[in-house]
Amino acid sequence: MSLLEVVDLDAGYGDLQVLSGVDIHVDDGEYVTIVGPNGAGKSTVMKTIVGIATCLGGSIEYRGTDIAGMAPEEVAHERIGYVPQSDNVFPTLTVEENLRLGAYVLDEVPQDRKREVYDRFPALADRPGEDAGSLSGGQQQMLAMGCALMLDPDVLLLDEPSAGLAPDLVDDMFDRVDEINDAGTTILMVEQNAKEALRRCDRGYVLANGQNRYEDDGDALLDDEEVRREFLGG
Ligand SMILES: Nc1ncnc2c1ncn2[C@@H]1O[C@H](COP(=O)(O)OP(=O)(O)OP(=O)(O)O)[C@@H](O)[C@H]1O
Repeated sequence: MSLLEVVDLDAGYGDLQVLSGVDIHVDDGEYVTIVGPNGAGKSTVMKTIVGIATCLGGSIEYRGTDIAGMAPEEVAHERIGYVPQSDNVFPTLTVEENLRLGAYVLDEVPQDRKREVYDRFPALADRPGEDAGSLSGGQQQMLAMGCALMLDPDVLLLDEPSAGLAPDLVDDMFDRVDEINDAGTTILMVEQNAKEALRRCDRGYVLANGQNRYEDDGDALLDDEEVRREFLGG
């Protein structure tokens, strides 16, 4: 059984249907990426899993339990971590306050988790009292990941973690994702930086027009001539 299994998913926003019959599965420990053109519905897949977009049909099973339609805080209770593409930190709150809010569904802030986040991201440990808004783009992205890691998630959903980062920081961000996966956290990531994401992941999906187009190992998708021509710029 997969850790996360999305089957025949129809979803959207209110009455607007964006996804039609999407199938995605993620096994325990895997690193899976979703690529595709702008507006394909990649972010909507993530938002539906975490209860922000509307599930209109199909199922989303996590460890065998149907979580489709659950409220975001219930999904967080299931230890599914989510890092949105933008506005993913509270800019006027400090680094420390942001991390505490990352654990908002827990009764207490887990101090050992906080130490692990600071160990993983020393740039955050150096400035716990600084406002998140004063951090660089790369540091804000680390903080957003740190907030999601405060729940000790089994799976981390990352929506375009390289978006808006200076080119020299993009590799570092991908290295961080590799490290988090190597430490045992399952990853489902949406990325515009499709070639690099497919190079790094175990398996990938190409979505277009709200539907599955291709699914294979990351390297196989990179080598597929049709995928390259249609979606990876040749
Ligand atoms: N909150 C919303 N309300 C209504 N429509 C939305 C909303 N968010 C996204 N959409 C629409 O849903 C469609 C899919 O958007 P989505 O963000 O999932 O695509 P994407 O593949 O992640 O694209 P991008 O790479 O540009 O982020 C688009 O037509 C978009 O305009």
